[in-house]
Amino acid sequence: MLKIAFIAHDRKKDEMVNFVTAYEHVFVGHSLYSTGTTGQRIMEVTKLDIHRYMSGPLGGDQQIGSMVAQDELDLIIFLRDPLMAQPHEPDITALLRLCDVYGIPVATNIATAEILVKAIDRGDFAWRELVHKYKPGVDE
Ligand SMILES: O=C(CO)COP(=O)(O)O
Repeated sequence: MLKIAFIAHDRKKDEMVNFVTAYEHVFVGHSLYSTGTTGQRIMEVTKLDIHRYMSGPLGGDQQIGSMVAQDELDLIIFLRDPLMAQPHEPDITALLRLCDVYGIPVATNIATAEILVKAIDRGDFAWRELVHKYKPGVDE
C-alpha cells in the first residue's frame, strides 16, 4: 500500500477531480492524503477516503512536506497553476524541494500524473517498500 497525496490549485481542481475519478480503481487500495479543498472536492464525487490537511495557503503544503521529511509519503500529484501567482509560493517551493531531497516522485502536471498512475497500477512502486524497510541511522 502506497501513501499518495493530491494537491491542486484552484484552476486545476476540475482537472484533478476528473483525473482521480478516472483512476479511482487504482487509488482505492492506497492511503490517501490531500490539502483541504482538493480533498474535499475529490471526496464529493468519489468513494475515496482521504485524510485532508489544511488548505494550501494556510499551511497544507507544509504539512505534506512534513510527511515527506519523515518518510511517510511515497508519491505526490500536485497540479500547480503555472499562470497564477500564489500567496504561499514559498511553501510550494519548499514542498517541491523536499521531494527532491528525499527522491519522492511528484507529478506537477496531468501528463506526468498519467504516467505515474499507470506505473502504480503495474506495481512499479514496489521499490518504495524497500526504502521504508531501510532506515538510515538504524540499519547502519
Ligand atoms: O493551495 C494549494 C496548494 O498549494 C491547494 O490547497 P487547497 O487544496 O486547500 O485548495
